[in-house]
Amino acid sequence: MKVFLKCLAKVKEATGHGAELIVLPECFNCPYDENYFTDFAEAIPGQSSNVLSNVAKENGIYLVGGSVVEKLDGKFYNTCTVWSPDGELVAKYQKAHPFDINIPGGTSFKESEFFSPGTSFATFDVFGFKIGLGICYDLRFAELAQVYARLGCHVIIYPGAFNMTTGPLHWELLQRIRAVDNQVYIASASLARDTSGPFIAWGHSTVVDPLGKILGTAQEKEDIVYCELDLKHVNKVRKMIPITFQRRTDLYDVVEGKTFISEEKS
Ligand SMILES: NC(=O)CC(=O)C(=O)O
Repeated sequence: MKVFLKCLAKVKEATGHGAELIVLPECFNCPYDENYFTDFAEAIPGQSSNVLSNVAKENGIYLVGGSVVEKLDGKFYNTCTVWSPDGELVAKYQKAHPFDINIPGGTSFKESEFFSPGTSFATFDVFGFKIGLGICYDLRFAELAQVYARLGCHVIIYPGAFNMTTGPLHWELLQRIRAVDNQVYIASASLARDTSGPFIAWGHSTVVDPLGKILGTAQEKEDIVYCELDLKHVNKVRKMIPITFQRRTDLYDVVEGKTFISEEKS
């Protein structure tokens, strides 16, 4: 509840500065550790959903509610919900790729021992933008972002919590690659670093534009990153560097199990 109240105070603060869409981090209301997931698991709608819905309504904002541990039909999911200024649920996304890594001497985690993977994409429309959702480790999968771009997204939002081994190497790099490859804005919100907690997050919530330029970034501490997104800028970048329209699907088309590469004629 303490964490919840802190987040809600930050939402109020951001709203006071004119924010119209606010993103919370992955597992914002539960320690990111397998020993806590069962106790914090809940249904959607449920306790956290009710609070998120009310907060979105009270502040008159779109709220991307980071992620919560969802219990559904006896399974657990790492789930992001999005709430409208009317307090309505406008999108729900279950993390598709469980965070399973084992770096000797570094970070090891096996989300798949607890969470089931989600099986669908989730988008929502707001202020003329189409927005796609991923969660943290999903950022590593180029195809997920490509699918969102093909679906017409201008922005992909990733609530996250990279770790102290991979964070410094990959967190910013992956966001810039996904932005440039897909000519979309990428926005991530990370847990702040708490060195006394069971999972030490890298932090550094970030927003990147479709050219790969970093528009705003936090450090490791609690903070709010403010950015203004411009739909015209997305279209301008796609015109200036027309890769979105130049894909050679006659030459290559990457579909699982059916990767096609045209043969060179001699
Ligand atoms: N925490 C995650 O889901 C991902 C992460 O830390 C990584 O990919 O590295």
